Amino acid sequence: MVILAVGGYDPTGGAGISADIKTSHTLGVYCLSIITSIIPQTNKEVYEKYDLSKENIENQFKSVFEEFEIEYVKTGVLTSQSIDILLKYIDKYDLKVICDPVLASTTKYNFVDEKLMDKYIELFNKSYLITPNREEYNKIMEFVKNKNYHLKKDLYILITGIDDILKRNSTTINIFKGFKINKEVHGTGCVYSTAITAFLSKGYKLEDAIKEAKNFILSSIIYAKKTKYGYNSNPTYINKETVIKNLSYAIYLLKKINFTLIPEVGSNIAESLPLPKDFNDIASLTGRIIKNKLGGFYVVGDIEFGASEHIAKIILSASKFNPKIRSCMNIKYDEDLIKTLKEKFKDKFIISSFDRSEEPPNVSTMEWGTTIACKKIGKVPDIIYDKGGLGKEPMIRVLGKDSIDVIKKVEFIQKIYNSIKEK
Ligand SMILES: Cc1ncc(COP(=O)(O)OP(=O)(O)O)c(N)n1
Ligand SMILES: Cc1nc(C(=O)O)sc1CCOP(=O)(O)O
Repeated sequence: MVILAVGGYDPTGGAGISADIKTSHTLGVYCLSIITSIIPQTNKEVYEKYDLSKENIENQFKSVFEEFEIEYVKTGVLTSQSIDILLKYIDKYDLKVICDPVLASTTKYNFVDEKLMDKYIELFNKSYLITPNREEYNKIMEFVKNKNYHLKKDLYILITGIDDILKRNSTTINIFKGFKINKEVHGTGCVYSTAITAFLSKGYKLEDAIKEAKNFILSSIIYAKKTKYGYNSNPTYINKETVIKNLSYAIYLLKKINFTLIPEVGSNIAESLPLPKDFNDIASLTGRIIKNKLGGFYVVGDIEFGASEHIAKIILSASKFNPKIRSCMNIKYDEDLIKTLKEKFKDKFIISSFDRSEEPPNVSTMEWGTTIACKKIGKVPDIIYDKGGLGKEPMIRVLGKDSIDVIKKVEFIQKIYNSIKEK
């Protein structure tokens, strides 16, 4: 699959063509790119907008259309020259254009004046989809009304926000529910519209492309790159395939460890999709990891979504405190081990706990215990333990950003345990 991104260049990589290429590459789609303007900026301000010449933009178009077959084009920051050229190519190659109408930067630098708005309306009427945020949508509709322009009836309009509204011919077709994540990430709009374009190029129907891109953008916000003045988009795609591959490799690694910290109830390891809603967003073994009679262990079952209850509840609770924590594994409790980890490895492991004797009635122990352990220290720890209760085995739970991270922590903990027991 190939798509073409036409937009401005942001040297910090947060928005514009850089964000488009990162997004497309992350989704396995080859991204051609045409630069309209060079826009040095930070997350505090835009320094300038240097528009490339009509001749240079024409040669950029000529090169990519000479070298590739192109069906989908995503646009970011445009200029009059680039719109004029694009309009000719739309007709010549019957292009499907997804136009992200970037009227201004989040840092309030205007990219568009009235003359350019006229051009944008012409482009919208040759586009397949436009993806304005609510503010951009209102400005566009006010401009259209004031100038007595019209938008073609078959133009899809996705008004983006926490929830996104898909409209066509003034009719709402679908609403795509989202989450409010308190993090302003530079380039979010670029990444989202490019992700939609990439999924369309893979053959997804529009509404499925939007749904998939919405999940993708939430991951990209969670894993955004912290900068001095804010956050930059960091396109990250974690889907069911990613989770299953991680768990498979984690279990492969476990089998290379002399793993003996197996509780009587057995162990399980689980990993979730980003922002899991319920058990079905979390994969684990359908069985358990159980001791065998030779001092080793068996891995029982397959890896499936919806297979875990206890570990899944731990992940569901922990991810509310830190959405980057997507995996957990329970291992055997040992008092000397916890003591040693607390005293000698406090720089490596953050440890918290809960006390079953303090558990209120009618709660899920795993949800209540995980929440208590996280609230106690104001974050999600690497290890949550409890000393058990009536008929309840004491337990250590190891948490991490994914199941491979968890297994590496378990391997380290096992080595500490072995060193203690050898003494
Ligand atoms: C070169 C360039 N392209 C696009 C933008 C817009 O990015 P941002 O201001 O972060 O807005 P959203 O992408 O989040 O809508 C830019 N600043 N520079
Ligand atoms: C039985 C049990 N209790 C645990 C605890 O952390 O207290 S972990 C565990 C085993 C894993 O269970 P599942 O496969 O339902 O996730």
